[in-house]
Amino acid sequence: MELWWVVLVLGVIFLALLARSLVYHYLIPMLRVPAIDVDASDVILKKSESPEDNYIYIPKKVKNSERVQCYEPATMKYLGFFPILKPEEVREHVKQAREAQKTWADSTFKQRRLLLRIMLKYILDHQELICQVSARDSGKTMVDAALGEILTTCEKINWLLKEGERWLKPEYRSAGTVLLHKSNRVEYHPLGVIGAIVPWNYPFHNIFNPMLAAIFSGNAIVIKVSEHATWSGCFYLRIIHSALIAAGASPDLVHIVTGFAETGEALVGSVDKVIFVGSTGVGRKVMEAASRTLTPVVLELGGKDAFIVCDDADVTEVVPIAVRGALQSSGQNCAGAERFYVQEPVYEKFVREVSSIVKSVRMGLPLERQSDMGAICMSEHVEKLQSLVDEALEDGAECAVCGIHSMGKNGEELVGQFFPPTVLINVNHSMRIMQEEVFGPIISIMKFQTDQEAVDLANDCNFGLGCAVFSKDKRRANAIASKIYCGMATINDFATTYMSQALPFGGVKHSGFDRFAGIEGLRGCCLVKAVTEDRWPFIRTVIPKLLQYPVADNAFEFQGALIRMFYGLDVWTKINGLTDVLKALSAANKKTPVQK
Ligand SMILES: NC(=O)c1ccc[n+]([C@@H]2O[C@H](COP(=O)([O-])OP(=O)(O)OC[C@H]3O[C@@H](n4cnc5c(N)ncnc54)[C@H](O)[C@@H]3O)[C@@H](O)[C@H]2O)c1
Repeated sequence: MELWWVVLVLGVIFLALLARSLVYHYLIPMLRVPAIDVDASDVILKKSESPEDNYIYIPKKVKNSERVQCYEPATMKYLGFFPILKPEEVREHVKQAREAQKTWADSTFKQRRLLLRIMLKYILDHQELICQVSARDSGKTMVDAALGEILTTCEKINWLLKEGERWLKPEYRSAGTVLLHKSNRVEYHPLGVIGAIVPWNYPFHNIFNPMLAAIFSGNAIVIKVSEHATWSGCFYLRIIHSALIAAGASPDLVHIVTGFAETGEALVGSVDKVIFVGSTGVGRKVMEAASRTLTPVVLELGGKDAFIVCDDADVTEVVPIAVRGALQSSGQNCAGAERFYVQEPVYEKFVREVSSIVKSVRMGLPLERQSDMGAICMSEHVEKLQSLVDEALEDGAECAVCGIHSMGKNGEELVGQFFPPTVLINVNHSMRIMQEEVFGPIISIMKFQTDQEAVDLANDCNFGLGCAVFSKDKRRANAIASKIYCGMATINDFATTYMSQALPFGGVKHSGFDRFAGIEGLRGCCLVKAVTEDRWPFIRTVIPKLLQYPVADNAFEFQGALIRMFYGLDVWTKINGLTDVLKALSAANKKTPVQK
């Protein structure tokens, strides 16, 4: 047969297998997925509403309030009031979740996948609604929401559908030297009820992210949403509940609790594990509270990622990534690019090109398609951003781009909490702006000379979440990244480790510890149990007579010989050990007293 014939036949077989796999694994399951109906009548923006109809809400100091007050940071429009749950109410939610989890623990992976597909289908069909709700509550633009809420969540669901079961199945491990007759495995059982305390910056993804991992691994979850994203969180819970019911599961598997610090603290003491995502200061308090009940805790805290551009990098290609990394969601990202270190030969070009893009950024209302950047979620944060910039300028920094507070793209005054995208140069590490988490649309750029200097600057920071290194020489970029003390590194890209949902997410130093995404995060929701059993039916552990009680006089010598036999570094030591084992056994046999 001619070679091309063989290639053709193999090609057809390959395509047929691929088509079969696609039909069985994707098409049929997707077709069978029921659609859910979620009441969104009260969150949809009415077409007839004009800005003049909007009730302009000026938030008071909400901490002393009786209720959680929600408003749109971009328009200050009132969104709703939600209860501040008391500790006993939080415990009641946990109790209900615990009850529902008892049945869910025995659910099959098929049922769990069905649940995920129902959610995925809803998300795909309602992207605009989900983004609108997030944009109104947090101030981010629709595109920022599509990237940070939808894309990341779909990727997580997809990864769990494809690989989730594989990583939760028992994993077999080697038996070691002495216990060759044993079969060893690690089992991953659900922990029970996971408690997640989450921030406001991605109202949809911050709920779905821990919820998906917890539920897929057989747990229930109680989520304390941020007081700044309660309105959206309570709507997203409706999606989850409808999906749970459609998948034949109890809606009690997922609860949302609303309130402030006291509500969050009550959750810490009543669940089996806490996933805390938030600021370093609050993370400390959560760890303190968790220590009282010895509740395990994952801390995913703030960041101040270094973005390093070497002299051989293609600056024109890097700049759009740099600006997106800094301005996505108005810079309110834990893994946001905050410290830019650019090598001297390309520094001027980098500053020029970054400034040119930043000047073109249109700050405006989140729901308007022409807005590139939205609002700042927390009112007091706008003041903090301004003070960081003012202080840096006083200390010698220069403004390459500085906008005016709350000024829209056409020069109109914006009512809401806006901060203009800013580029600062001549900054240094004595300035607060290069040390504290900024969490805003500020690009601070510093020059460096050598690779070692870039590493030293990147490491001269209390945070250690992620970093990015750009160089045409991959080996050089990897060498720099490997010396930076942080949890995640991207080479010639920014923060894309998060888009690979198989990878763990988390940091070191003041960025926290442990991991909440990827295989590590999924298994982190589990009780990790080591199990060992006999490998073959007729071979089992027998305690040699001379080690049985009362032990023989030469029991210690026997034990020593046994250890030499197993672990001797050369063959003679092993043979010597074996000989001594046999001698000890025969001596013990001779001495065995006759039992009466
Ligand atoms: N590393 C990550 O994965 C990640 C992701 C997103 C945001 N963040 C960080 O989150 C911060 C911004 O979010 P934020 O302002 O909502 O953070 P925050 O720490 O103020 O609040 C986070 C959550 O903790 C709750 N809380 C407050 N006090 C508490 C207490 N004493 N006990 C228990 N819970 C309490 C809040 O109500 C909220 O739900 C930034 O520092 C950002 O870097 C980290």
